Amino acid sequence: MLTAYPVHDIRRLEEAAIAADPRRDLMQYAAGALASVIADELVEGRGRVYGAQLLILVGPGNNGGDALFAGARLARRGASVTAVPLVGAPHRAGMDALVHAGGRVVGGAADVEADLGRYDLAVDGIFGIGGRPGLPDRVAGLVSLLDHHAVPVIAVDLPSGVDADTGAVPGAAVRATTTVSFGASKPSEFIQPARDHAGRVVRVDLGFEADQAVTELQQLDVDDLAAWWPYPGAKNDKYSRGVVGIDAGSTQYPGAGILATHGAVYAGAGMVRFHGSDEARRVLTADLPNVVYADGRVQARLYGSGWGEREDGAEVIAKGLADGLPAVVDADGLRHLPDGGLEPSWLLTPHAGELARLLDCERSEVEADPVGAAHRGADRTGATVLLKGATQIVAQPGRRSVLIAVPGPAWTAQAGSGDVLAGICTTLLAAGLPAPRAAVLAASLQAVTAAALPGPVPPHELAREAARTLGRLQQSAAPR
Ligand SMILES: NC(=O)C1=CN([C@@H]2O[C@H](COP(=O)(O)OP(=O)(O)OC[C@H]3O[C@@H](n4cnc5c(N)ncnc54)[C@H](OP(=O)(O)O)[C@@H]3O)[C@@H](O)[C@H]2O)[C@@H](O)CC1
Ligand SMILES: Nc1ncnc2c1ncn2[C@@H]1O[C@H](COP(=O)(O)OP(=O)(O)O)[C@@H](O)[C@H]1O
Ligand SMILES: [K+]
Repeated sequence: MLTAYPVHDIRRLEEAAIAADPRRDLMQYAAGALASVIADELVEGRGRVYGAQLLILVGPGNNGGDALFAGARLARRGASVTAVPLVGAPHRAGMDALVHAGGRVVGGAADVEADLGRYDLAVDGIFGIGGRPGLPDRVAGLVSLLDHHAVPVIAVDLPSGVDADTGAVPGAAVRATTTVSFGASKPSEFIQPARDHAGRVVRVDLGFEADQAVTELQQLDVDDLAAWWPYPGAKNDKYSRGVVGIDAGSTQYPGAGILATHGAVYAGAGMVRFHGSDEARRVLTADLPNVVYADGRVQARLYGSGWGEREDGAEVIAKGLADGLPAVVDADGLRHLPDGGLEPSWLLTPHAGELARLLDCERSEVEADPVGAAHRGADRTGATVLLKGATQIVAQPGRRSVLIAVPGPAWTAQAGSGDVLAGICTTLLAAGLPAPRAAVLAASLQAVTAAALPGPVPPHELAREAARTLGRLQQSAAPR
C-alpha cells in the first residue's frame, strides 16, 4: 500500500522533520537523490554522465533550488549543464553552486528554444508543492517544444502544472518520463489525469513520520488485493460465503442484470438470487444455471444497475433500508435515494456524472476534485461512496482519509464494466466485508484482471477472467 498526503500535511511533516533534526539539510539530501536518478537515466540513455547535455528548467522556489543543486553535482561529474530561469528570481545559493561547478546560466526560454533537440535530458524544477496548477504561457511553450523534440524530462517532486492535491490538470503541465518525489507521495501521483504526467515515480525517503491526524490517501497494490481478499476456507458453506440478492436490469436494459450477476458469481458468491427483469432471467437460465430465482435469505443486495426509468425505485430502496441488510446502489438506483440517512454499510457506486447529480453540481466540479467530491457524496448521503473512473476512490462518511483502488487500463471504460463491478462489490458485502474494503477490493480486482489481459474484452468475459485472477492471487497471497 502506498500513502499520499495533501500538500498542507506534507508541509507539516517537513516542519516536524526539521524540528527533530535542525542540522539536517533536506534540500541537499533531496538534490543528492535527484542527481543520482538523473545520472542513472543518463547512463541508461547514453552510456555515461560525462559530456551529457542537461537542461535545467528553473522556477522561483525551492523546487528550482533542488534542481540547481542537482545540476551542480552533475556538472562536477562532467555533464554540460545549462540552467534557464523561467519564472521570477531563481534560488540564489543553487545558482551560485551551479555556476561554481562550471554550469551555464542563460537569460530565458528564448536562449535555448532554437536548439532544444541537442539536450539528452531536461529537469523540471519549475514548480513543486508551492505551484498553482497551470504554467505561464511562455513556460508552456518551452515545455511543449521539449515534448516535440522528445527530450526526456525528469520532474523534481512533481510535474509542474498539475494540481498536487486533486490530481486535476486544468492547464498546461509538464509530462515527465520520471518524477523524483520527496518525503511523501502527493495525491497527484495516484489520481488521473495528473498520474499520467508523472511517469515512473521514484520516491525519496526524507524520514518524515506521519502522525495520526493527517489526511491520508491510501492506494492499494496487487499484494494488498491478494492478502485482503476473503478466499473461501474449509469451514465455509454457500451460506457463510454469502448469498447475494440482485435486483438489476429492466426490459430496456436486461444486460445490466446479466452482467452484475456474472460479476457476483465469478467473484465467488456462495449463491446468487436474481430478482431482476424476465428478459435477463431467460439469458441467465442458459448461461449461469446456478443462479436462483426463489425468494429467500440474502446477506447483501444490489439495486439499480440498468433499472432505467423505474417507477417503484424509491419504494424498493426504502424497503431495503428497512431490512437493515448491507446493499450496493448503482446507476439508475442512485436517482431514488432518500435525502440522507443511509448507512455506511450501504455502498453507492456512481461515476463522475452520477455523483455530480447526487451533489447538485456540474460533472466538471467532480472531475476537478474527485477526492473532495467523493467525501461530499459520503457525507451528504451517510453511505460509503465508490467513485468510479480512471481513478477509483472510496470515501466514508465523516472520515477525511480515502482508499484508492489499484489502477487499471483505460479500456475498462466500456458500457457494462460498472454493472460487473457492482456485482463483485455485492459479493464482498455478502461475504461480510465492510463496505469500504468491499469497494476497493472489487474495483482493484477488475483493474488487475484487465491489466493482465492483452487488450479489451467485453465485460462478461472480464468477469469470468476475474475468477482466474483470484486463483492466481490466492496462490501468491502472503498471510498478513
Ligand atoms: N517538502 C519538503 O520536505 C521538501 C521540499 N523540497 C522542495 O521544495 C519544494 C517546494 O518549494 P516552495 O515552497 O519554495 O515552492 P515551489 O513550488 O518551488 O515554488 C513556489 C513559487 O512559485 C510561484 N508559483 C507557483 N505557481 C505558479 C504559477 N502557476 N505561475 C507563476 N508562479 C507560480 C509561487 O508564487 P506565489 O504563490 O508566491 O505567487 C512561489 O513563488 C518542493 O516541491 C521540493 O521540490 C526539498 O528541497 C526538500 C524537502
Ligand atoms: N479511464 C479509465 N481507466 C480505467 N478504468 C476506467 C476508466 N474509466 C472508467 N473505468 C472503469 O470502467 C467502469 C465504468 O463504469 P460505468 O461508467 O458505471 O459503466 P456502466 O455503467 O456502463 O457499466 C468503472 O468502474 C471503471 O472500472
Ligand atoms: K517540478
